[in-house]
Amino acid sequence: MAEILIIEDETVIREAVMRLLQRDGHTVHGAESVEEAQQLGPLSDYDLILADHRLPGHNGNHMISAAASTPVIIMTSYATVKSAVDAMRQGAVDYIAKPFDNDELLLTVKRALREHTLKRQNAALRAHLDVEYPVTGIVGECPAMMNVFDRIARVAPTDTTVLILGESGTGKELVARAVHEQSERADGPLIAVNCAAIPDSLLEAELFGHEKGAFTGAHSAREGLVEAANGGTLFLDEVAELPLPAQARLLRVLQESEIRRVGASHSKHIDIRLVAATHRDLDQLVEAQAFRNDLYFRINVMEIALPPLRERGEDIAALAKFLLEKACRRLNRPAMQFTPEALSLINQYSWPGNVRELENLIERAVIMLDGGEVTAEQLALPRRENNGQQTTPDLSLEAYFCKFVRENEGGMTETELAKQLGISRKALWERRQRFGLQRRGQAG
Ligand SMILES: Nc1ncnc2c1ncn2[C@@H]1O[C@H](COP(=O)(O)OP(=O)(O)OP(=O)(O)O)[C@@H](O)[C@H]1O
Repeated sequence: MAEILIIEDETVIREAVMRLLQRDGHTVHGAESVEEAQQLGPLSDYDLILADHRLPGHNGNHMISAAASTPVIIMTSYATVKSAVDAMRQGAVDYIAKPFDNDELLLTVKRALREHTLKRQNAALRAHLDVEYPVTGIVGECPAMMNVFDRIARVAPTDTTVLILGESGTGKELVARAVHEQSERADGPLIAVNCAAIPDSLLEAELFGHEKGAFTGAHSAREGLVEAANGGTLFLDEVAELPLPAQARLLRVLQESEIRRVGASHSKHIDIRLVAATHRDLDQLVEAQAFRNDLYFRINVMEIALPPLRERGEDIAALAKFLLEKACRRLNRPAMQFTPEALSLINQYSWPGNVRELENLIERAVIMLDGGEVTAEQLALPRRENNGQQTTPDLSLEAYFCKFVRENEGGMTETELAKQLGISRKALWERRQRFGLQRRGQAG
């Protein structure tokens, strides 16, 4: 049972309480004053301290701060209940008014001990989670992810520009958030912009803002997204999609810490940290003169490369379980688990849409089920034959993607297509560009 300290200067009461708690199975120590209690040994050795409010020398409230994480219950006479309430404000876990009956005292002690145990368990659990996943919300233990965590921890507290590389759906936005949250700018804004999602004609005005009358339809001046990130972090996702004029403007912002809205004659000082991401090979784009060399050197100061999901080994199963639990919680479903066969299939599949594809697939399964087990059939993933090859599709990923899009685009919107493929709408758009696969039919 528990180790309890009683501080009470009235011997009759102290001994009665000690006997009562001993009979309840606890190990009990007694002291007449705060000073004597402190001489007995470290206060952290006790699970609970009961201190009389009125004591010779320091009063019982003194124990609240001295005891640090050990809970303290204040004992007080009816006449001083108000001061006991004050004690609770200072951090006492409870108070008990004298004269108390035995049951009441035992109940109060029991409740305080139970809450203390729960608190300790929670702290231990949190510490355990922190150890397992050094960056909150990002699951991963494979060497490549450990390297990612290490880089986040090193670069986040500096003001260095970060370039995050990785296929679509690998968690680039999560990493950008982690960099922001672990930086000194954490209290400032994090503005995330998907450069591929804004039409070229609007991009400059959206990013850099505009003055009234800067172009047709600019009826009033407007702040841009870059300015909105002042004092915080600007996350430019798919930075390779920035048209050249916008690249030139961005370079000026980075070089001079100044921003000039479209149509403005003066600049304004701005303080942002840039985190950029792309799945493209920027070296190649620079060579093809589609990306400015000088901007590339500005943003490629510290690189964080996210591995594709298929290369993360045991993380795949850990992520699947994590995402299943998350989906059940979010969709308010009872807890579910994968059958061993389903897990083995998850491990073997190539995950072209990476973590996002896995997340979507799991969400679909959770919506369709009412608890219990998620089987291989419910996941509907292509299986491998004994030689390790996937039976369907018997195609390269690119060919599979093109075939799927061509066969289904007539009857689906872009959002539906992307969902079926387990990739984002943006990723679908980007792959259409890459594979020269412009949309043919319109969905009904
Ligand atoms: N390691 C991870 N642990 C937990 N969740 C993850 C992890 N990686 C990705 N996710 C989840 O997967 C989804 C996709 O991640 P995110 O949007 O960060 O990817 P992305 O690389 O930015 O994709 P895109 O390039 O298509 O924008 C998100 O819901 C994210 O929370």
